[in-house]
This record gives sequence, C-alpha cells and structure tokens, in this order.
Amino acid sequence: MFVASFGVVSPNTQISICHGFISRSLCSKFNARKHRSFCSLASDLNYLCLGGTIPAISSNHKVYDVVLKQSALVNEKLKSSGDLDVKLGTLSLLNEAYERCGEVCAHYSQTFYLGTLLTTPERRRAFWAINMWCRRTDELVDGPNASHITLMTLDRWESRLEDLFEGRPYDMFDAALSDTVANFPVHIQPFKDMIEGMRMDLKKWRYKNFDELYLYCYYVAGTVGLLSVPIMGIAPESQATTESVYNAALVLGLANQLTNILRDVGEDARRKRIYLPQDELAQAGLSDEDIFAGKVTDKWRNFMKSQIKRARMFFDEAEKGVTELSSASRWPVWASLLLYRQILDEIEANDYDNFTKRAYVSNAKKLIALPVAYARSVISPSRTSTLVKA
Ligand SMILES: CC(C)=CCC/C(C)=C/CC/C(C)=C/CC/C(C)=C/[C@@H]1[C@@H](COP(=O)(O)OP(=O)(O)O)[C@]1(C)CC/C=C(\C)CC/C=C(\C)CCC=C(C)C
Ligand SMILES: [Mn+2]
Repeated sequence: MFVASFGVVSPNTQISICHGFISRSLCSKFNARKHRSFCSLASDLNYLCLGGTIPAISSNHKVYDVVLKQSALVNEKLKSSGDLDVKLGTLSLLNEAYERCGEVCAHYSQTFYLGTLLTTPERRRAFWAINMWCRRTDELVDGPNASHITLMTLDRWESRLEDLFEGRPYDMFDAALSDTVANFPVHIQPFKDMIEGMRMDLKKWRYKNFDELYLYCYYVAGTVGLLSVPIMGIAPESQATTESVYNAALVLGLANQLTNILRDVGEDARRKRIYLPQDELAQAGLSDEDIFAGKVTDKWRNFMKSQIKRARMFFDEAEKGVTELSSASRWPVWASLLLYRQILDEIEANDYDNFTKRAYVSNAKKLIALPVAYARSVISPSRTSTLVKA
C-alpha cells in the first residue's frame, strides 16, 4: 500500500559496505587496535561455537566500520532541535503523525512497543517514527505488494530517505522521521544499509555460511541497534568507549534477528526461504528438503540446539552494553532484551517445532519480566565494566 506513493527517482548515491567503499582508513582514524580486538572477538563469537569457515575479510570486519562511523557522529556536536524545516505546517499534524506511528508499532512489534512505553515521551516518539520506517521498508519485500517490488523501487525509497534527512519529507510518516533525525544525531548509513538488506532479500534466499547470514542480520537488524543508541543516549558517567556501546547495540540487533529467524523457520520455508547457514545444515546431516518437509527429528533438534546456543551468546555479549546507556533507557532495553531472548526458551518448550508452531512469550511472562528488567536497570555504569576504556 505504500508503493504507489513514491517520489521522484534520483541517482543512487549509496555507499555499500558490501562493496567495501567505506574506507578502511576510518579504522586507523579511530583506534585500530580496538577494531582488531573487536573483530577477533566477534569471530570467536561467530565461529568458535559451531565451527564453519572464516572468510579472509569477514562480515563483522566490514560491519564494524559502520559502528565507528555512527559512534563518531555522536561525538560531534549534537544537532540543535530548532534547525529543521519540516514543511508540515502545524505541530498538531506532526503530533498526529507520531501517534499513528505509535499505533502501528503497537500492532506489529508488541515487544518493542512495550519497551518504548518504559522510556521518556521524546524518545518514545522517536522510536515509533523509526519503527514505522523500518516496518514500511520491510513491508516492501514482505508485504502484499512484494511481487511488484524491484530494485528500482528500493532505489526510489532510498532517495526518499535522503530527502527526509534533508528536511523534505514526502508524507506524514516521513515527516515524523525527518523531525526525529533532526533532533537526535542519527547517521543515515544504518537506514541505507537496511534498504540494502531488502535488496538482498529480493535476490538471495540461501546463505552459504554464517558469515553471509551475519551480513544479512546486520542489514536488517544490527542497523536498528546502531540507530537506537543516539536516541537512548549513553550515561554521562559511563567509562566505556562510544564504539563499544555501539557494538553492543549492533550485537543486540543481531541476537534479535537470529532469534526472529529461528522462530520463523516454518513461515519462511513456506515462502521458499531458508535463513540458516547451509554449511552448518549439511554438517548436521540436514538438507533444504528436510526443512521443507518440516519434520522434527533428532538431527533437527541437535541443529536447533547449536543455533539457539549461538543466539544466546550474542545476547550475552549485548548485555555488557545495556548498563552503559542513559538511566532512562536501561529499563526498556533490558525489558525488550529479556522478552526477545525468552522466545528461544519457548522454541525449546515447543520441542524445537518451529515448523508448525510460532514460539511466543505469554502476557504473564511479559509482566514478570518487567520488574526483573527494572532491577537490572538501576545498576549504573561502573569502572568494573568490561567495556571500560583501556
Ligand atoms: C547498548 C545497547 C545494547 C543498546 C540497545 C540497542 C537496541 C534497542 C537494539 C535492538 C535492535 C532491534 C530492536 C532490532 C530489531 C530486530 C528485528 C526483529 C528486525 C526485523 C527485520 C526484518 O526481519 P523479518 O522480515 O525476518 O521480520 P518479520 O518476520 O517481518 O517481523 C525487522 C522487521 C526490522 C524492523 C525493526 C523493528 C520491528 C524494530 C524496531 C524497534 C525499535 C526502533 C524500538 C527499539 C526500542 C526499544 C526501546 C527496545
Ligand atoms: Mn519481514
């Protein structure tokens, strides 16, 4: 339903991390040693647990350049809230746009909506506007008009994104995001990378190994982590490096997407898509046909156990960053982390039948998670944090 209203096409000026255009000199501009140590840590996380091959330049190496880019922007002077010329006319229209974004968030992303309710009104509105844009972007390739979507449609969506970043929103939802990016130091690159993920979804339905899957997960979800931190803010008393906090946010996005993939195996298979590393499936003695047949066998259970283990390792890694966020943001992030993580427990409780059952967390469990999340959120950043500057 969003497709019909696209604006004018302009040349595609995207810089794709996939093609390595983001200069590696960025690394030396920042702390190359930290970069290297992160990359080896991420490699450990990706490969140690399950085996598999490590490519010469791995996806986590490429993705970390965007972590540096976004965190550098936050270190620049924050944009003033008055410098946006959103041509909407009245404040009440903008308020209405934000409210509509909130309704859509409540409908499609219940876990995250609950999280947004736990933060401040300004941040909540910003998350709703971002969520709306993410949903619309995802809807292009997953929604009812998906069969009409081409690479050119995505190029147009991208020029519309550039326009709204320059204060020229196309519709009321773009206006809400235009207002948000004018008020918070969010870089355009994660948004562009999410569109790149949708381009990938149009043409790629199999993933050779975890490295390929990692890049996809970065595009569609790690990006959300990166663009959430400028809204949440880092605690003024935090001793952690900005890059390390952004990295934890990226990792939380990856953990969420890995979980989303494991929950939706059956649903994706019905659309002929398999977002699981082919080499690891083969190692477990499984083939595409087994996924399409959808039978829960011991081979499948063992395979799922290792995938769940890896997703949990990503959640564990992300947890280190939550304490470094501003006090107003810790509760919602802990809440959404604990809730999303519980989907993995539910897959186990369903005896790994993610072909015919959709794992979900009951409202009772959601309610229990809130005080647990609150208790964790009162812990403020300490010098003993593992993310503390060297
Ligand atoms: C330091 C630190 C740990 C900071 C925290 C940063 C943070 C909030 C990280 C979380 C990032 C996050 C919410 C990732 C979402 C991952 C996700 C589920 C992505 C989905 C993509 C497409 O996949 P698929 O097609 O398989 O999915 P469906 O089957 O269609 O559902 C997405 C659909 C992208 C859309 C993104 C969202 C729905 C999430 C947007 C949420 C926010 C902007 C709110 C986050 C705020 C709070 C308070 C948690
Ligand atoms: Mn989707």
